[in-house]
Amino acid sequence: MEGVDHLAHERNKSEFDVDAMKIVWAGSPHAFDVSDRISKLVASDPGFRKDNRSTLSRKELFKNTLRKAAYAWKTIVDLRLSEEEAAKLRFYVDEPAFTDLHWGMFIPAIKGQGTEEQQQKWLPLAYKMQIIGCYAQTELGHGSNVQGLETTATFDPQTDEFIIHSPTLTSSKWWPGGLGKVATHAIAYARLIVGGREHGVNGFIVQLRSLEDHSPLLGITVGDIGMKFGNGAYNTMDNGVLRFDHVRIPRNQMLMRVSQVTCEGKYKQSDVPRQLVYGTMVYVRQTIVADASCALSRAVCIATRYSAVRRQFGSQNGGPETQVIDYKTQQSRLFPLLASAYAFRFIGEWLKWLYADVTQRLQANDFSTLPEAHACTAGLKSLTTTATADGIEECRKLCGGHGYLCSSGLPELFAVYVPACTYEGDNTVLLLQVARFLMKTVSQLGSSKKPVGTIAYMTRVEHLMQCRCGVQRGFAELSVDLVEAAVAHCQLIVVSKFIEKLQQEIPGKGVKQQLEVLCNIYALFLLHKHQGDFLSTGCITPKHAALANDELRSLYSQVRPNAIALVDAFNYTDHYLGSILGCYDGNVYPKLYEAAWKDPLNESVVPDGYHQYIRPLLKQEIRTARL
Ligand SMILES: CCCCCCCCCCCC(=O)SCCNC(=O)CCNC(=O)[C@H](O)C(C)(C)COP(=O)(O)OP(=O)(O)OC[C@H]1O[C@@H](n2cnc3c(N)ncnc32)[C@H](O)[C@@H]1OP(=O)(O)O
Ligand SMILES: Cc1cc2nc3c(=O)[nH]c(=O)nc-3n(C[C@H](O)[C@H](O)[C@H](O)COP(=O)(O)OP(=O)(O)OC[C@H]3O[C@@H](n4cnc5c(N)ncnc54)[C@H](O)[C@@H]3O)c2cc1C
Repeated sequence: MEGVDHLAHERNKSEFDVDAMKIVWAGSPHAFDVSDRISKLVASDPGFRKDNRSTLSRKELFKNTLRKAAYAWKTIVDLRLSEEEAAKLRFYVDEPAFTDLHWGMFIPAIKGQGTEEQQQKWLPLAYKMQIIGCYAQTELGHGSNVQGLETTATFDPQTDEFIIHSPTLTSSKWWPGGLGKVATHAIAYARLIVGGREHGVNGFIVQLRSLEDHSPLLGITVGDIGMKFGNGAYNTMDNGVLRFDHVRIPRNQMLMRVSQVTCEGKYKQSDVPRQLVYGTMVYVRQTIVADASCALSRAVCIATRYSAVRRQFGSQNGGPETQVIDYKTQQSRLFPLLASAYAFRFIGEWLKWLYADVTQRLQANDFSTLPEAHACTAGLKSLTTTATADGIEECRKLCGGHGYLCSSGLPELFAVYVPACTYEGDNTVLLLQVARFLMKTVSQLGSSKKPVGTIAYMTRVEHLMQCRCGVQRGFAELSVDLVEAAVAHCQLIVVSKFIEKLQQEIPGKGVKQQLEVLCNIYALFLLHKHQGDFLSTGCITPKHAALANDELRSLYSQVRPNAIALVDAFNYTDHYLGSILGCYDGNVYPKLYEAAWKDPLNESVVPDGYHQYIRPLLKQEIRTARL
């Protein structure tokens, strides 16, 4: 029945202050207030409706996304929302769109790689959305290997311009979000050529379309690259293809914080590491880690609520069947994901701090923590997105057949989320970067340069010193093992930062205790999953392994009465969850049944095509039956 809370009995079991946990999850009372207020604003506005996406054609879907993006912008302006509130509104609108790249990459690239003067010119236009930008780095032939990009930017001292050109088919820009049909400008990454000499890949601001009639400018060929994985899903985004045919831009449109070209055609490299050109990717990788906790917590919220609603087998003397959340197998699949959602939340908080710290240091030309920041953002982006993509799929399976319905919210969540394992850096390529960082650390063991921060523990692995020889030779050969070591390194960071979080003051009855249980589940689940490595290296004995497994089972029992409250703490509206299985009141079956009849296929009792194809078939069968 509507209005009845079918999960009230579960909520009454909670052993901690859920409202206090909501503050912990949000990060602060202020952050909770903004999230709560904006999520409800979006949920209550029919202009942000999203339950019909899977029934729209690509063109209808895209036009609807443009409408929503414009409506969101109007809401932001009319309500005078702050930058924080506006970002939250775009988050709760929950629709991949060109605005993700405008706000998430185009603006950060100008802030990170533009000079003061360039920032003063371009940022006001971008903040007012008087230009719409995209981040055009990847090409048809190269994505991971940035130094392999082929687009050229040749300086012409006669006219004080750069000539941007796509010399080959594979140099076509390919994938940039927002590029296909909307962006008016791009940060295009190209090989800088001055006086016949190459100076590596740099970023250039290039106008693509007229601000009058949106037509592509002279020398620009641009379009969408076509449908992507899953219906609806990421097809609200116009990932594009772009070719330059000797497009001329003023010299001052090369982003010049890292390298400069003077009007005399002199190339200068600032005394900053050339990798600062990659700074935008580092920034987005740290946001992607926080985003992983959001995506995983959505899936876990759906699967946990539905696991408490769903009953299957186990009826005693005609009594109710067993809630599937009470099965140990369901708990052993679901609760580690619940623990991971919280673990990724806290590692995302820490990474945001690390990124802010390294950015502050860069302003003082202190590059000492840049390598660690690169390794942490790359590794944790890889770890959390892989675990989240796998976790969303596991949550779909935890919901049985109904998890496969679009109305469960899980298929679309999976389809939208999985490219996170690829974009902003293929996850294996990024782990190889971490492995390179770890091997460089090993090669420095014994020297005066002591490992600090997230690699401080490596001083205790003296035996690694013997394997310093031939590091380069071994790297390629041992890359599979090194990638596994990189994952283990990142898992250690996640566990240690979860433990550090628990050493902070955490208000609210029972809140810290619940987080301790989740932290232990996260750590012991990893121990269980990788116990072969722990046993073979002598880190634990078989008795330790058995004790850990026993403790894990006990921890699952401790979480069980609190599971619904722990996912309520995410404070997601039914609108944002977009899931009948995960609805707050647990009134699943009537909603599932009602939703089925809304499918366009049920607009007519007899389907289109019956008379043309089926009736003749049936008639023919009747004739055959008579033979
Ligand atoms: C809200 C959520 C949703 C947000 C919504 C998101 C929507 C989707 C957005 C997707 C947007 C994109 O995909 S944008 C495109 C993303 N593309 C990528 O991420 C490309 C990935 N590839 C790369 O980053 C690069 O090619 C590398 C790092 C793999 C290799 O670069 P390289 O220049 O060849 O460097 P390499 O020789 O390996 O290393 C040389 C030295 O540089 C260091 N180094 C390498 N990179 C860095 C770095 N970034 N910062 C510092 N240092 C670095 C190395 O550690 C090494 O140090 P030492 O050992 O010498 O000391
Ligand atoms: C939805 C989506 C949105 C995107 N948005 C943008 C955008 O806005 N702007 C932009 O510029 N780009 C964007 N991209 C492109 C994205 O950044 C690249 O696809 C990504 O960096 C991976 O590069 P790649 O496609 O070249 O993969 P590849 O490197 O070709 O990967 C293919 C395989 O090769 C392996 N591999 C590659 N190199 C090595 C190596 N050295 N050692 C071992 N294995 C290796 C990889 O692990 C992978 O298994 C987007 C991509 C997607 C899917």
